[in-house]
Amino acid sequence: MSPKKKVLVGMSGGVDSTVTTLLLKEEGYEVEGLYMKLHSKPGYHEIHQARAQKAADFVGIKLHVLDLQEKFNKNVFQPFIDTYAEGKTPNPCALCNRTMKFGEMIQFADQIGADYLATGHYIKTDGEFFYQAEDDTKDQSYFLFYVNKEILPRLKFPLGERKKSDIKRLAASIKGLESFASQAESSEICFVETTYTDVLKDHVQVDQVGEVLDTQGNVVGEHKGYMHYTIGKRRGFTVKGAHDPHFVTKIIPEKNQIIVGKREDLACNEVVIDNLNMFHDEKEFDTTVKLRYRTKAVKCHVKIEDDKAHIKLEEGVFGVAVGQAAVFYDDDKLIGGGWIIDA
Ligand SMILES: Nc1ncnc2c1ncn2[C@@H]1O[C@H](COP(=O)(O)OP(=O)(O)OP(=O)(O)O)[C@@H](O)[C@H]1O
Repeated sequence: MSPKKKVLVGMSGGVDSTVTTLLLKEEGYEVEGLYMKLHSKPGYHEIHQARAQKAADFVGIKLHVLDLQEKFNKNVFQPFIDTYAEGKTPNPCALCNRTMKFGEMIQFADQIGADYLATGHYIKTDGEFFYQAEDDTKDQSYFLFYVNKEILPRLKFPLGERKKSDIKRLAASIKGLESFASQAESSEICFVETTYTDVLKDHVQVDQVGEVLDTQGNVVGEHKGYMHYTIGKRRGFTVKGAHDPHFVTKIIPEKNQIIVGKREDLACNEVVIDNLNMFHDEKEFDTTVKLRYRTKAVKCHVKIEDDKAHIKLEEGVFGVAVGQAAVFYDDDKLIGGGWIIDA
């Protein structure tokens, strides 16, 4: 009989990675777990590492622990702060997936001689491409567009074909795992407990009152500090004598100014992205693109030149923010993406 294939599972202490571990063990793999200490939120790791250990003990596998707080700070957290300070909107999860979850973790998989790396992400892969998850309310493919494509043949996502509600139900039905089923869902950005500005406040001057301009450049009001705003935001600033809602259309960090306009001023028809991560080699193609998480993909024409992709959208899209990811999909197949530098 050939020796069992070994899988390393990223274990966060949550229900998804716990069930992932269980499913792989049941499939007959030799499974080991890894808990990574990523951010430095006080008190966080004590709780989550203990939960990951409880899960590993239940399943009967070894749990490794790595302290990667310095690397996380350099690769994910500091860029998050810098991007807001530059008046842009960051996507820390996509950076974390490339550098930490599918960067550091695959290196660790090599160290322990694991054939595969698995996580509890809701996404599918055939080893060549990523595909949207079966459960479209949980699909996380948008955040994995920047993962190095060379490692795809070594990735396993047992939850990609399943529904979150079934995963919870399964955990709830297993004696010893009930508490995992009833844990609160983790927040969208793991190191943001309340608001992102609360996190920024410890590192940069967020609350600096500044001018609100209209699209002609006239000063029309006041705001609380440009980092409080993302493109498309419509509250938290004043516009003298305004009757209609106004939306942030541009952020000018060097002058601490924001420009506001009507909804139609927000419409964006062309986007430029750089730092591409493409899963096919075509340089010009028609496809669809998602310009932020939880929005529908819109039809577009793409031309890649000088390591940048120029995207012409078939319909105007509202609230496109520099710093966010643009991710291309052919139906449910993710074919690549990049980072928005102009919109
Ligand atoms: N600190 C960590 N150490 C190791 N792996 C992790 C860690 N955080 C997340 N992962 C892996 O990445 C997957 C997706 O992470 P995400 O933060 O989206 O988790 P989630 O949806 O809350 O899942 P879970 O229920 O497993 O916590 C997890 O299921 C897990 O496999």
